[in-house]
Amino acid sequence: FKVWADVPMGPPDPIFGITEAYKKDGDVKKMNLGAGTYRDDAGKPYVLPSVRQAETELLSQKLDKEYAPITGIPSFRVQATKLAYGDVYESIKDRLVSAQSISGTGALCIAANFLASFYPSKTIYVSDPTWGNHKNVFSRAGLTVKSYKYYDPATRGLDIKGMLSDLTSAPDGSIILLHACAHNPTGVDPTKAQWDDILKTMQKKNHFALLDMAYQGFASGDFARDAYATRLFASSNVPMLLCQSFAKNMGLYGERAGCFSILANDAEEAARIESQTKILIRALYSNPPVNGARIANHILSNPALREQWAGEVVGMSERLKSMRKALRNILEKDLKNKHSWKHITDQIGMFCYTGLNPQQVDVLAKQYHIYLTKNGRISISGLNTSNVRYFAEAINAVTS
Ligand SMILES: Cc1[nH+]cc(COP(=O)(O)O)c(CN[C@@H](CCC(=O)O)C(=O)O)c1O
Repeated sequence: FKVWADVPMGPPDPIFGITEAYKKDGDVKKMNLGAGTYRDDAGKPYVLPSVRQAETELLSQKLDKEYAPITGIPSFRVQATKLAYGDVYESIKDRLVSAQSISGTGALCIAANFLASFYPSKTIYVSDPTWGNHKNVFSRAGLTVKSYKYYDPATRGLDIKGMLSDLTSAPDGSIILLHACAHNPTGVDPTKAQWDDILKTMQKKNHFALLDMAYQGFASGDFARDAYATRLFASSNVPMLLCQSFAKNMGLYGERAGCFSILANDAEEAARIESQTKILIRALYSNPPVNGARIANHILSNPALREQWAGEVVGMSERLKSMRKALRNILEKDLKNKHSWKHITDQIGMFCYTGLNPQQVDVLAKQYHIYLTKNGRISISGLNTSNVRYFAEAINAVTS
């Protein structure tokens, strides 16, 4: 039959496609600096001991396999939103609608579809650059995706003036995507003072804040520090919603545990919003998987296990910071590379926006078997004490 004759071949995913190319490479020195997934110093995936402990304890409870509610496991939603909103939670909980989501992407998908159905503007402004999948999720839900200035190639830092001017020139009441912490792909985060300025512009323009917080705790090691923007916006009564992921800070990548939450003006409005969120989720996938959310809830609601988890998150964050320092030191002190690499340690979280251009990225892949995305982003977690020098030497070779 001819029914699929016109289906075109799509391009490989810009991020997951890198891992596919890496896996095909047989060279022993190969390095995967593509996907933002944590690796330990041996370059291996890291299942947090607190997660293993939670799994063991959950197994002994012999839980059933019944459907979760459409909006997910209630205690997970409470624990996840308490982690995000912290000391603001008590003052907003009666008008906060939350739904367990299929990780961060699933929360973004609920957000995009809810906004496309109910929010007056159908245009979302995302940072330039932003995570490769944001545009896919938002445009597939029917939103028009535009961008605001964010990254300044000259300083390899934040173009705050450009960002505020673009937010100001966007039509009033536009949807603005904001990375709450650990910006992807640049690793460049606003300072607290800059967040205060961003908030003022958002209030002046009556913009809607879509906060994507996929790395809480993972960026600085401090959950409150990384949730500064989330808690600032939630306590300033700016119309907002939040997308959370436990993929990175709990290592629950494949368990798909996340949370969508949106602020209403009062409990009555929250009830209406929740009813529409349930109708939307029911049509998307009916109800979420229970395993990942059970693990996350178990950790968050057991003080000793939560404490252990917090320590493990600091450990991951510290290892990435030490790799940033090592890479910069080797480039500047050992190899005396003529460029400045200060941005490697100024940037924060999973990624570093190196400034390497697509041609240099190509040479790294073809000649050095080092894989990173075309935009020069590296996942710092792909670096470890045994390969960081090799990577620095390769950067030195292509930038000298
Ligand atoms: C900003 C951001 N938001 C949402 C997500 C979604 O994560 P999840 O909870 O798994 O749905 C990711 C993961 N992005 C890294 C992981 C691989 C991916 O692209 O997905 C990445 O950019 O490498 C983000 O970086």
